[in-house]
Amino acid sequence: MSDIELVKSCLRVIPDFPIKGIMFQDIFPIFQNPEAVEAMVSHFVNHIKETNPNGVDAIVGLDARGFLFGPMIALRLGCKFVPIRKKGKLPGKTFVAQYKKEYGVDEFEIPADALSENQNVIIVDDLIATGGSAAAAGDLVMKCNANIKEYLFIIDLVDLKGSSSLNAPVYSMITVHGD
Ligand SMILES: O=P(O)(O)OC[C@H]1O[C@H](OP(=O)(O)OP(=O)(O)O)[C@H](O)[C@@H]1O
Ligand SMILES: Nc1ncnc2[nH]cnc12
Repeated sequence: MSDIELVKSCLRVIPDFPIKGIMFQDIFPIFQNPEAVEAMVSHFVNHIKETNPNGVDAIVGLDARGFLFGPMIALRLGCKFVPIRKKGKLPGKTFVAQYKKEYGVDEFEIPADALSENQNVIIVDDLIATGGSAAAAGDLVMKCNANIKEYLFIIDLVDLKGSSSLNAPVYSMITVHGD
């Protein structure tokens, strides 16, 4: 079985969660299977190494599911991990961005001093739906004057066309049709 097939076999779909009409793609079962975690992390690490032969400076992960594997990727690459958190959770000076997602409105924050000017950054999250969360994360990275090299997701809900709203290349391990 390929890395992608192994990861895909772990996904669970729950209808009508967290609200009616949403087909919720649950990535947590991946973490019950260490081989699948290894396959996913090495797949992303190999991809980043191939597309960024000069290395990257930071993996930026989105609260909360981007925190599950973003630090693993950063550790393997020997670069820093920077969190983007839901508003009100980060101490110190932050930059703030508001956004709409598939089921609501939210605000993200990044520590204002976590990235330096012109650092090369990869933004990671479990899933892209409308792209609202990822676009807000991109705005925050740009407020830090860093460069977005790529967005990485485990799952792309392609019919929602979120990737087309982003201002850098997008790579997803798994594409899912429908919402
Ligand atoms: O492309 P979008 O329409 O913006 O949706 C995708 C976002 O929605 C989910 O996070 P959620 O805000 O539900 O938070 P969680 O990770 O804390 O569960 C998911 O982990 C992405 O971050
Ligand atoms: N369908 C979905 N499944 C899991 N997380 C999501 N975030 C936004 N839409 C989602």
